[in-house]
Amino acid sequence: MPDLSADLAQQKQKLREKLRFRRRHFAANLDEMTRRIAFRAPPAPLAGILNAHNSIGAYAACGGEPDILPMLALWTDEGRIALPHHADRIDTMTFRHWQSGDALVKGPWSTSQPTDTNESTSPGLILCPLVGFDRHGGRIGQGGGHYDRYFAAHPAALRIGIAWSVQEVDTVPSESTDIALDAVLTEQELIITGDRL
Ligand SMILES: Nc1nc2c(c(=O)[nH]1)N(C=O)[C@@H](CNc1ccc(C(=O)N[C@@H](CCC(=O)O)C(=O)O)cc1)CN2
Ligand SMILES: Nc1ncnc2c1ncn2[C@@H]1O[C@H](COP(=O)(O)OP(=O)(O)OP(=O)(O)O)[C@@H](O)[C@H]1O
Repeated sequence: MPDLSADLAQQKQKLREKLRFRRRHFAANLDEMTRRIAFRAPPAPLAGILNAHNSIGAYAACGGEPDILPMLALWTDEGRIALPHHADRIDTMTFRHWQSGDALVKGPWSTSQPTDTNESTSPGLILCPLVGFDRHGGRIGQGGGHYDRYFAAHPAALRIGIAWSVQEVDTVPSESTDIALDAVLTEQELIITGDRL
């Protein structure tokens, strides 16, 4: 009998590679004006959602990921932003408070993260970087399962994915451990994908 889970993992990996390539090229080829305005300010409904949360999980962009920290400056100044943190490659991902002026250091997965002395927090809203998405809340990430495991352990936290519009596909192959997004923000629109917003 064919191993369906191995097949699904393989399908996801193929899609991940294709979409990483697309993300990198799209981001590298943006014209100057689009680069300046994309993700510059949250659309009004999102600003309202951000205002309703005292702790907001964001990320320090790498590769072709949209840089959302400028858009979050207001909430950063109010001390409401937290960033993912890994103690090592085995430990689970957590979030730590981060303010402008605080250091960002290279974590075990080569992404930038707050230092070990920044305080831990459990954000009520998480803005997570995507490799791919669909309009039903399907999400594909870097393949580590870090966000999937975090979402499973913190189901009440709202989940908003961040992506360039070219990262959309019809349907992301879904595994039993995948947890759907509540919304996706692209440079073009805020797509509500769940019934919690
Ligand atoms: N900016 C950012 N921060 C983040 C993540 C992320 O995706 N982006 N993470 C998400 O989980 C966590 C870090 N974990 C990660 C786990 C694996 C890879 C990874 O496999 N990277 C690829 C390179 C990706 C590319 O070329 O675009 C690699 O090393 O081969 C990256 C991050 C938390 N912080
Ligand atoms: N809640 C969970 N408990 C245990 N394993 C999990 C859980 N969620 C995901 N995984 C495992 O993690 C691995 C990667 O999952 P997946 O391919 O969905 O990653 P991803 O969604 O692209 O990555 P990420 O969640 O870091 O953005 C898979 O082997 C998956 O079975």
